[in-house]
Amino acid sequence: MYPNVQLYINGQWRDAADGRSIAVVNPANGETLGSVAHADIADLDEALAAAQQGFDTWRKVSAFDRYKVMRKAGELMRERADHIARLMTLEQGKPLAEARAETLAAADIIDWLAEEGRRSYGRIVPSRAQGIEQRVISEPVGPVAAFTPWNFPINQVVRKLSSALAAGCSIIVKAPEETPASPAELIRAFADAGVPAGVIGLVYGVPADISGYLIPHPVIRKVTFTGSTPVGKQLAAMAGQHMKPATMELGGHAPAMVFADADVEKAVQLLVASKFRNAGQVCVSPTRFLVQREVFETFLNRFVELAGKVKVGNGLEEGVTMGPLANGRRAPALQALVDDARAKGATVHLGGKAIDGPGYFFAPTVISGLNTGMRLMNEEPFGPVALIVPFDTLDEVIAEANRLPFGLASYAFTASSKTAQALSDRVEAGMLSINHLGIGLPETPFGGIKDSGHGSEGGTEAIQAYLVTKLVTHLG
Ligand SMILES: NC(=O)C1=CN([C@@H]2O[C@H](COP(=O)(O)OP(=O)(O)OC[C@H]3O[C@@H](n4cnc5c(N)ncnc54)[C@H](OP(=O)(O)O)[C@@H]3O)[C@@H](O)[C@H]2O)C=CC1
Ligand SMILES: O=C(O)CCCCC(=O)O
Repeated sequence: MYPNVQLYINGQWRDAADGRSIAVVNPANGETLGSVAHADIADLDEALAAAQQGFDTWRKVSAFDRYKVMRKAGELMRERADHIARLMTLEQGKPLAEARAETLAAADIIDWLAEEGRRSYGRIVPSRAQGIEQRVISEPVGPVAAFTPWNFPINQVVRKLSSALAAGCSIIVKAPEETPASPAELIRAFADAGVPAGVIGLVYGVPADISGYLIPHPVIRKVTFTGSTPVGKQLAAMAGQHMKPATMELGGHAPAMVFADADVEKAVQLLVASKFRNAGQVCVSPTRFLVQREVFETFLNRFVELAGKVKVGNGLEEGVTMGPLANGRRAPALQALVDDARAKGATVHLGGKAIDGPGYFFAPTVISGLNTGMRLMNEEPFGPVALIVPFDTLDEVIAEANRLPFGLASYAFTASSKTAQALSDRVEAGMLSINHLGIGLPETPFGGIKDSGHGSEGGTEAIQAYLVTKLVTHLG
């Protein structure tokens, strides 16, 4: 059932001009599933010309008509969710329930941004003299180049795509070669819903070649990227060199602070589920579990117990709660991080190694006895690895939460409103969720600060990133 995934350029699904393709592998067994078309410069040139034309068309479509087309795309995603989720699990590995949830969440994101597009108002500024009208207008920035990763093949595209379309922009998406079929189905939903030719382009190929060609190109007026901090810095620098605005959604190393006055059982249940979702390959995954010393042993023992119950296997199988890693790069990278910690004195309570057999499986891993000299405490593991660290005071835990250059998600569990207030004042992060896991809704901002990037992919801020401001001052 897995397709040979094609490019989508100027309203046509087609192979690459030179016929090249890349194999797509099932991470649960290492077998080849199919292929994805590999775009070259000729394909990119066609996509760019179409994006310029698409922009000229789409910006003239009223916000109300754009909304209607987008809502239809959302409905198609809901209707096709079972099929799309299966493709996602095959190519990415996550359990079917997670793939389905991601597909349905995409429909909600499309709906919300479609509606928000109808509310991107300008304003009138009172003038200093009679007869002058000062209008502030929001206009679409222009054709967008979007680069998205393999961990959430649809979610990472839909936030960018929906914001751009709602604002009136056209967009070329460079989706992940490792997980190409499910994002292609997202694009198909928009195409089938009636988005005109050229407004959306979809390409795959060599990421550095495509970003190196699209970002400097004069047609492209805005860049958006989700991925690692090192690559994000390169692309942001390139965008800056060409004076193009950029949204960067980069890595994290989220602290999850559990205070002694919290409901520890609730905290541990939520945090275990969150840690092992998508095998930890989530930029907002809780990673440093900072636990107040009075409840440290209780938290650690229960965490190990619940993590031991995570059922690892092929995401298509009933009852599996954690699939393989999405590609062959992560397991050796994780192993090196765990081995470094072990060699420096950390205790591995659970897992700590890849699981034998075909596929890219890594065991749910829980580690304590850590210190800040260990790589794991500084580098984003991006895998199913939980680091459990004790603390004594509020000042100490805030210092640890803020120690790293990352500032994406953060979590806290406490019954004290004074503690909650101190955290909301002092934690350096783009998002802080207290006593529940509340990050990632369409209507709330989603993004980081410091080395985790800039800009937001949720809430009204998401559309603002695709608009430019024009002042028209008119003496009538
Ligand atoms: N914030 C997030 O959600 C994500 C963060 N990461 C972080 O990156 C680490 C390594 O991931 P990995 O995929 O191995 O490595 P990379 O850092 O090389 O790639 C990360 C993503 O960026 C894309 N990419 C890489 N180079 C370029 C480029 N020059 N121009 C445009 N896009 C580019 C990749 O595309 P492609 O997939 O097409 O190869 C991939 O999707 C992870 O461990 C994690 O820390 C990774 C993915 C998502
Ligand atoms: O970029 C990421 O890794 C996080 C995407 C979050 C999606 C979600 O929480 O559903």
